[in-house]
Amino acid sequence: MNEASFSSAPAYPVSLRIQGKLIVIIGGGRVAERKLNGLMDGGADKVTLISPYVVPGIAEQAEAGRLTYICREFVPDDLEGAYLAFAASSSAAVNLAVMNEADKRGIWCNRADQGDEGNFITPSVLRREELTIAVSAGGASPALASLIKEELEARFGEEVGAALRRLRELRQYAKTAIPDRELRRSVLRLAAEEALEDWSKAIHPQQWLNELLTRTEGRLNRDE
Ligand SMILES: C[C@@]1(CC(=O)O)C2=NC(=C\c3[nH]c(c(CCC(=O)O)c3CC(=O)O)Cc3[nH]c(c(CC(=O)O)c3CCC(=O)O)/C=C3\N/C(=C\2)[C@@H](CCC(=O)O)[C@]3(C)CC(=O)O)/[C@H]1CCC(=O)O
Ligand SMILES: NC(=O)c1ccc[n+]([C@@H]2O[C@H](COP(=O)([O-])OP(=O)(O)OC[C@H]3O[C@@H](n4cnc5c(N)ncnc54)[C@H](O)[C@@H]3O)[C@@H](O)[C@H]2O)c1
Repeated sequence: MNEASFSSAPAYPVSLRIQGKLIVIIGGGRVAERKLNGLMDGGADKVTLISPYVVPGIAEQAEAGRLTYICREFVPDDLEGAYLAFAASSSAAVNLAVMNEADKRGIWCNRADQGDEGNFITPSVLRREELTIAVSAGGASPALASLIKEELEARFGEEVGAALRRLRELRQYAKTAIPDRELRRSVLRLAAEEALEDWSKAIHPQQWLNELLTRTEGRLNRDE
């Protein structure tokens, strides 16, 4: 066997905006529930799920009005108007039919039983407000992707969210306060370095910016 070869084709990661878009999930088991929760975390607010049976977690969300649940088997017209499709049933034949129908209609489809056959795969995701870390092992080991995500959970705790909000504020402020692009780049880079070292560093933006400017100019002078 050739050790250097990959068994799956290379893939390109993106962060999709899915608010207001129709997402159709076929299947209602544990896997469909995990995809549904990931979609909700990603802003989905228009999900339709088709399956003759659903696990209690999905039933509860349907009862709460968070998705449209249709209790029956998949039919091709279920994909009408869909932005994304998820083939997550326990039947390979049904998942293949969903995939083929999606292809015909130009809809991106995830295939839970045979990831390589789908248009996209879903990584393991860690969220801290605006920070999103997505871990993909290309389908070689979903369990490893999940374990790596768990390791990152400890490294990037809840405090990252607030620090990132302050970094955003600082950056907004720096855009007008520091017209020089190179200096601004150095200051923002230093701010990110400091935040990464100590999240509580991200204090009041104006005061922090002044401190950063002093340090950056010192640094630039030393570099000359
Ligand atoms: C990350 C995560 C996100 C999510 O589901 O949203 C995800 N799988 C997760 C868990 C998980 N899945 C499986 C196990 C059992 C252990 C094991 O097999 O390792 C566990 C672990 C567990 O259950 O704890 C079994 C499994 N998974 C796939 C197949 C079929 C196949 O191999 O093609 C089979 C065999 C089914 C069978 O045996 O019949 C396929 C895929 N699973 C993917 C994603 C995509 C690749 C991800 C990537 O590498 O980028 C891909 C290709 C397609 C897709 O689903 O998009 C989520 C962790 C969430 C988290 O913890 O954060
Ligand atoms: N991608 C992943 O992360 C991952 C992980 C584990 C398993 N899997 C694969 O995903 C499949 C689903 O796993 P699960 O644990 O959710 O299975 P499950 O048996 O709990 O659920 C299967 C669901 O498919 C539905 N279904 C069956 N026929 C259907 C049809 N004709 N139309 C619509 N829905 C139909 C059932 O009602 C049920 O809700 C497994 O067969 C396995 O191959 C994928």
